[in-house]
Amino acid sequence: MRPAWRVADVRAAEEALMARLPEGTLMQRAAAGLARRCALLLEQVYGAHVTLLVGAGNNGGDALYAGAILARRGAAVTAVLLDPAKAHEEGLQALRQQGGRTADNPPATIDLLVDGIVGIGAKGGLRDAAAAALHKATDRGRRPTIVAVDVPSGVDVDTGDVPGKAVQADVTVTFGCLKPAHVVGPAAPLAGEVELVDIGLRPWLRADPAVLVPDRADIAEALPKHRPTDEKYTRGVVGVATGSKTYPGAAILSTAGALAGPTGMVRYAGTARQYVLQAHPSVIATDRITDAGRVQAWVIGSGLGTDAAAATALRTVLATSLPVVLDADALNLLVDGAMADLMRGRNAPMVLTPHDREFARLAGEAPGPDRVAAALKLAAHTNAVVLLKGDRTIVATPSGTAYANPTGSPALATGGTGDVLAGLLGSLLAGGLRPEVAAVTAAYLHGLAGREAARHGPVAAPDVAAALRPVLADLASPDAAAATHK
Ligand SMILES: NC(=O)C1=CN([C@@H]2O[C@H](COP(=O)(O)OP(=O)(O)OC[C@H]3O[C@@H](n4cnc5c(N)ncnc54)[C@H](OP(=O)(O)O)[C@@H]3O)[C@@H](O)[C@H]2O)[C@@H](O)CC1
Ligand SMILES: [K+]
Repeated sequence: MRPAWRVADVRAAEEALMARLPEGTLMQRAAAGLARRCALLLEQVYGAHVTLLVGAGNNGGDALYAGAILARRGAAVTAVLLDPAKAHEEGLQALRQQGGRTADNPPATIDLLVDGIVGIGAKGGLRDAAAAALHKATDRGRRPTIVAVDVPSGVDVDTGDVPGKAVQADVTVTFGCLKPAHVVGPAAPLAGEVELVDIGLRPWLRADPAVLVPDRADIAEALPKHRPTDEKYTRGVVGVATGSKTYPGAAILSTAGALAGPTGMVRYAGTARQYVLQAHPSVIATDRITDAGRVQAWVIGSGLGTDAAAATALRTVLATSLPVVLDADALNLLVDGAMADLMRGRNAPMVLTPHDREFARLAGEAPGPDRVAAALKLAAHTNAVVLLKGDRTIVATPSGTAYANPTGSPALATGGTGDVLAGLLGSLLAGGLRPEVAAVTAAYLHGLAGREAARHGPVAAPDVAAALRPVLADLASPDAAAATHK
């Protein structure tokens, strides 16, 4: 898992570390890492045209020192000072000593643009002067490669919100640790590829990060391993109570998601029984949950409707002592609080899988700009794991741990993909995974399947279900557990 820390924690760690080092050491380490990455992006440093957008703080200082290193290697470096009176003095001196110059406006030729406008000291979106300089530097025939220093300027570092104008970077070079803006919310895609430069901060950071990001090896390790002695029951059985005569598609899709998971058997219970059997002959299907037979986890919700029969089905599932995935209409049925007692009385795990509108109905307010905090609050309130869907899906536990999924794909923004996710998640729960591990794993695999499906053209939900198989097979291969990120 890759951890990310908030600004206050970074500041505290920085203070503790700086007290033991000569002044300026951390900035030198940061600038060296930044210059190294810039040089790699340029291929040839000598003669390259580099422009620095330099703000009022140390973020601009990093850019100036990195600019000095590049200038020493023969690059033509121009610094555009957005607030000349406050620009980092020693950094500016270093740049000038190596032949770098300052200018009021970005020059005509830019190969590489370094965004040193603002870092962890940011408040609000980009200010007008910064936005104007950025526009002049990028709105041209050949857009330069953009490297953000620490974070793309204009993002809210702690929440990943993008409150106004912001930089869209190709690469972000960050220092010491990841911050939430690199991994959650609309800020995450603005960072481009993120490189973490070690400046020695890690031992000084508090033990509990703000958010954790799973990588490929974590997911490969979490997946249940099949043994030669396994048969269909020992691998777990998942029960699916979704869909209806009106919405049979939801039943078919969630069952497809469940079938792609690690369990040996899928039982379906509901009024879309005939449709499910036509689509998936291997499923054992009944009309009612009480007739379904033994399962190790239930998935309930999508396409179920919110009528009396749906409410009865939900009550029946909640009354079991089994792990449950509550999706779509199951979440809508919880809104009026009529099942609050049943929810409170449960000891077995629950995972809620809302999108933003379902979240707003359930929590009484939209997730808002701080999606991690919002998901954690709902998780604590419901005593359930919350999987808040989005480009970077958040998984939050009642005990206060949050995860951000790195594999999101725009391909998943299409009807029915959530049904596939719920089915897969149910299968992972039935396979014995802890609820937050099941949720993190399901979101990760689902994202990869979305990407895999998108390689073959426009994506519909059945394509995502079909793509889960190669994705899982790939992850289950022996070298996957040894692989690092993505
Ligand atoms: N921590 C570490 O371990 C290390 C940190 N390091 C580096 O230091 C950076 C933090 O530096 P920092 O504290 O000086 O703040 P920083 O981000 O430069 O910005 C503050 C200035 O920006 C301005 N400003 C604010 N909002 C704005 C907006 N929306 N749009 C435009 N401008 C805005 C605001 O101006 P003011 O309001 O004062 O006029 C304020 O003066 C960090 O990100 C990393 O790069 C590394 O060198 C080494 C290790
Ligand atoms: K920046």
